[in-house]
Amino acid sequence: MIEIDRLTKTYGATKAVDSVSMTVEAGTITAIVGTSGSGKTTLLRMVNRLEEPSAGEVRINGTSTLTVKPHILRRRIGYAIQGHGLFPHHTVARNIAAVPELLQWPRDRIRARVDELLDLFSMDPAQFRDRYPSDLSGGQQQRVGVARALASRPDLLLMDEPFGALDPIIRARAQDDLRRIQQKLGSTIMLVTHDMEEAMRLGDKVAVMDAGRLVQYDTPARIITRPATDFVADMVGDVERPLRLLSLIPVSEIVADGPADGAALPAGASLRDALSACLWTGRSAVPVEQDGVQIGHVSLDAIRARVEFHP
Ligand SMILES: Nc1ncnc2c1ncn2[C@@H]1O[C@H](COP(=O)(O)OP(=O)(O)OP(=O)(O)O)[C@@H](O)[C@H]1O
Repeated sequence: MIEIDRLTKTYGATKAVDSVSMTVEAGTITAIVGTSGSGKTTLLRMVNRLEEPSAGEVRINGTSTLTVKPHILRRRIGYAIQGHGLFPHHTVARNIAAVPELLQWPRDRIRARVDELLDLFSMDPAQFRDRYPSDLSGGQQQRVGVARALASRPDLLLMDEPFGALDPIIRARAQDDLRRIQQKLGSTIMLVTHDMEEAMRLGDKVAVMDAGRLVQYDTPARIITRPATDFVADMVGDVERPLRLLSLIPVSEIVADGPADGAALPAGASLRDALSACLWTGRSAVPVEQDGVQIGHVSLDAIRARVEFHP
């Protein structure tokens, strides 16, 4: 568990971060979102003491980070940034192995870990292990950057706009990969983004920053349905709000008994997918299946009712 306790950073007269408190549960992703200059990066960099707090503290599993030497702390906390920051003259394997090598892991264990991570990121180790960063696509470099940050199984992974440089399609894929890998490894991640859509997609919790202050810290569904301030409401965007909400809810949540015509949606599909299917086929309901068996249907009326009922 990461406890951020009244964390503050002042630069002269500017309060870049103003008494921010929040608790991040282990094994979750927290997305920190806000406009440019709202203090996101400064908040993140105080967690691994790349910036020293002016006041307040961070506790990781109960221990104040102020009691740990910064270089030791940074070995325990992974850090991935936009543009990945790979060492250009090191192979992919050496890049990923950077922290395990510092920690003097045995050679076999390092090699096994590098291959495991490459596999996890869908990059064949035999093909990629000995390449240099310049021989990789932008998306592949970004994956190696995240793999490097995860290599020593850190207590916490900090990510600052990790997907900022990627085009939209590769970016969506990278987001899905991160979610899948985070769930598999049970990692705890704090991620900075200026993109609310990305925050909603990735965050178990979303922290909205405005002018150095944390204005709301909540689940994506509650941020959408109960924005704490006008600023949060603007960030979410009124027009798209119902659609964003629908994309967070699986059809399994409102599936009703009985058949419906047409191609079935999997139970894990979102209500946004179900709405698209209804509109596309001109039907008022779509069947839902799980493991190849139809388990019921979702109707347009049920979707509408679910949007009107705010969680
Ligand atoms: N080293 C510094 N010296 C002086 N002011 C700084 C310094 N670093 C950041 N600031 C100021 O602190 C505020 C918050 O900056 P920060 O980089 O944390 O914002 P951000 O939300 O991450 O913005 P962006 O999305 O543009 O990266 C800004 O007003 C910035 O100008």
